[in-house]
Amino acid sequence: MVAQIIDGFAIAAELRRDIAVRAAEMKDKHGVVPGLAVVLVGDDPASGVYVRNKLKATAECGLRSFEHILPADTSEADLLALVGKLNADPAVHGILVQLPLPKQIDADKVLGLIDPDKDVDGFHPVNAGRLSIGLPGFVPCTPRGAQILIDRLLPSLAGKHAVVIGRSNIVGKPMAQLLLQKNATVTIAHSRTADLPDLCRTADVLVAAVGRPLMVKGDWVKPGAVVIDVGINRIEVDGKGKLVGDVDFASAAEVAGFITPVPKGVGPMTIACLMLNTLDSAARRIAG
Ligand SMILES: Nc1nc2c(c(=O)[nH]1)N[C@@H](CN(C=O)c1ccc(C(=O)N[C@@H](CCC(=O)O)C(=O)O)cc1)CN2
Ligand SMILES: [Mg+2]
Repeated sequence: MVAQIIDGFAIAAELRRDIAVRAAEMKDKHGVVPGLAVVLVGDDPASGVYVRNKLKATAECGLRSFEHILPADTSEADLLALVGKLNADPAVHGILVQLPLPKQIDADKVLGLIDPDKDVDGFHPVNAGRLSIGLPGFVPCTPRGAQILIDRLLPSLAGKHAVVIGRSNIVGKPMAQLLLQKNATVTIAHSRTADLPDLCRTADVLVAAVGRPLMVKGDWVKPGAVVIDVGINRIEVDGKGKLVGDVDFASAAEVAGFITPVPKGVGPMTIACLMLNTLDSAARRIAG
């Protein structure tokens, strides 16, 4: 292997420690403890794990959490009413509704009702708009975390080509906006892009966020590139479940300069950035 592994697990732990220090200072100076409302509807096992990890991180950072675990048959009207209450609660600085939501609930409707100034997931159209025109707002946690990892290696991306594979509203599009803000020349690729391997080979920074296990092979990677793998896919290998990314780590690590693993790459940064967004939300409210 030639690539250096980007240890997202350790960097996320360092970020959470820094948030804990800043939260303690905020409490001392302003008497404010940032509050995060965590809403889970239903019993999806992976969502349950993510929510538990979010609650654990909240406590570890010295933030307050408000837990709302609702049954799978919760109506859209009841969830909207809860979001309305959380919007009005001054102790709540951030609202997180865990996705996916059960079928009977229109996720866009729910996310669209969250007060944009409490939208610590950064999914509200107002925050998407703020990001695209360079105004302060909340950036979705996964791309924010990926950008922190990239920043540590390449503080400026001027003259660099960044390729983002995937055009989701939650990862691909905001990731591209962040890379553009750092002056990269950005290409967003997707399932209908022609000659994807050729395009990827021109990338100094390659972000894979497409949800296709092991799609990006070593011969798609420019020698020395920074490879960021956002994929989290469960596959079966020799009859056993395995978690893999969108990048074929073994072959890509032979070529890349730096690469994130899965697990322990971008994933842990997602939760640390949720804490960061919640702290930022409280700081913005204090600043008025
Ligand atoms: N409201 C939201 N819903 C969802 C989000 C989100 O950001 N906001 N993202 C994902 C799930 N997610 C957080 O909610 C998340 C996914 C994965 C990880 C993570 O740390 N993964 C580990 C591996 C964990 C495992 O074994 O399954 C890793 O990559 O090391 C954190 C958060 C969808 N829903
Ligand atoms: Mg995410």
